[in-house]
Amino acid sequence: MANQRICDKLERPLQDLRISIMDRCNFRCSYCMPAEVFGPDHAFMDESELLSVDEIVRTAEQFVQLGVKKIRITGGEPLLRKEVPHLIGRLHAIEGLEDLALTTNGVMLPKMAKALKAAGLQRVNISLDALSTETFQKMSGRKTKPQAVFNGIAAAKDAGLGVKINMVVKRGANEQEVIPLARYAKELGVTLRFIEFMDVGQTNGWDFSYVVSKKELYKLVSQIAPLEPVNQAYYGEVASRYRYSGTETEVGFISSVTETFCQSCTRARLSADGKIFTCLFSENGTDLRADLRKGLSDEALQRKIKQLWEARADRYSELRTEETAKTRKKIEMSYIGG
Ligand SMILES: Nc1nc2c(ncn2[C@@H]2O[C@H](COP(=O)(O)OP(=O)(O)OP(=O)(O)O)[C@@H](O)[C@H]2O)c(=O)[nH]1
Ligand SMILES: C[S@@+](CC[C@H](N)C(=O)[O-])C[C@H]1O[C@@H](n2cnc3c(N)ncnc32)[C@H](O)[C@@H]1O
Ligand code: SF4
Ligand code: SF4
Repeated sequence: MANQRICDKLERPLQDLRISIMDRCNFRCSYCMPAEVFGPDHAFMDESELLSVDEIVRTAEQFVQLGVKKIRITGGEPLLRKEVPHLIGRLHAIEGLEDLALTTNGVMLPKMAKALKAAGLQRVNISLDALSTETFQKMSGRKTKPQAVFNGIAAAKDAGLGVKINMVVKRGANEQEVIPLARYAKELGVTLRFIEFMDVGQTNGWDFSYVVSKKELYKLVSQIAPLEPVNQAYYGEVASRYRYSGTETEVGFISSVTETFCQSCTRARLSADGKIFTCLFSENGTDLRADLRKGLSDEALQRKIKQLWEARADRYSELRTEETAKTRKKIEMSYIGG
């Protein structure tokens, strides 16, 4: 059957699926899983709660039938699940899927990059918030050295994976790293995207004053070389893209606070325990795991997903105020999948 195209209430097609496969992480980034909150007693999901590889693949197949062309594996830290190469191989085999990517903190890539590439992974986006050991450790909440991520970036490139670097910028924490990181990425010829610090979850102490805006970041990076705009690679791309004049090396800005992009948001999210979320800032998800485990047919699963998408009117970033940022009940990013 030919893949369908379904639209939500704001005429946005369903095109991307972001799958969180693990709520745990080996880092404790202050903006995502602050160590004071995600301590040794934190209740993470049991293994039995996580969707199995078969369940993830079956769900993904239904989404692709409904028009999804791009799947991104995320978490938590997705590479903490040993069976990721197997999962990638299974997803790669889904007919109609055009783009298969993964977002990671990079630490496990020296061990896994080759196997991921061999299984069919096309590209990785690797998070790196600082070059200096002190700031890196402050941002990641662990004693790991940034060299571990540099090694991950090198391993991914050597394996032939497409690589981008993601940097969350938080005022008072790492804005002094913007220029050094931009120079580092430029030298490597790798795209660096700056992400505005967002009010995801309930625990990261977000306040507008911590946000370094796209405008400020653009100005800072332009000190290295003038920037010129680049057309978006696909409809609904989150980053606005630029290249250093006269080169092919790009930088991007993910400005979900100061220049929102809900208007073209084509992304559904599947949490590690099998709930579908239609927005990163959703208050509730819709459970699919029970349906999968009680043997619901593919047609019935698709009907459920279709109904959910067609009822969707989310556009949280457009509606954000200081008030909603503080009072709205939001799911943690490590749970919903960043
Ligand atoms: N507000 C908001 N932020 C998003 C959304 N999707 C991605 N982001 C932010 O963008 C960051 C980077 O996303 P990635 O995981 O690298 O994925 P991507 O931007 O789709 O990557 P490409 O496919 O390479 O363009 C995420 O960690 C979020 O901070 C979204 O739908 N809404
Ligand atoms: C939740 S992580 C999951 C994947 C992997 N652990 C990683 O860090 O790349 C996905 C992305 O979300 C971003 N992120 C987490 N919390 C954020 C926040 N409060 N604001 C903006 N981006 C955030 C991270 O920087 C990372 O690039
Ligand atoms: S951003 Fe990624 S690496 Fe950092 S705590 Fe969240 S899930 Fe872990
Ligand atoms: S805030 Fe929600 S609707 Fe807006 S871009 Fe992000 S996920 Fe999409």
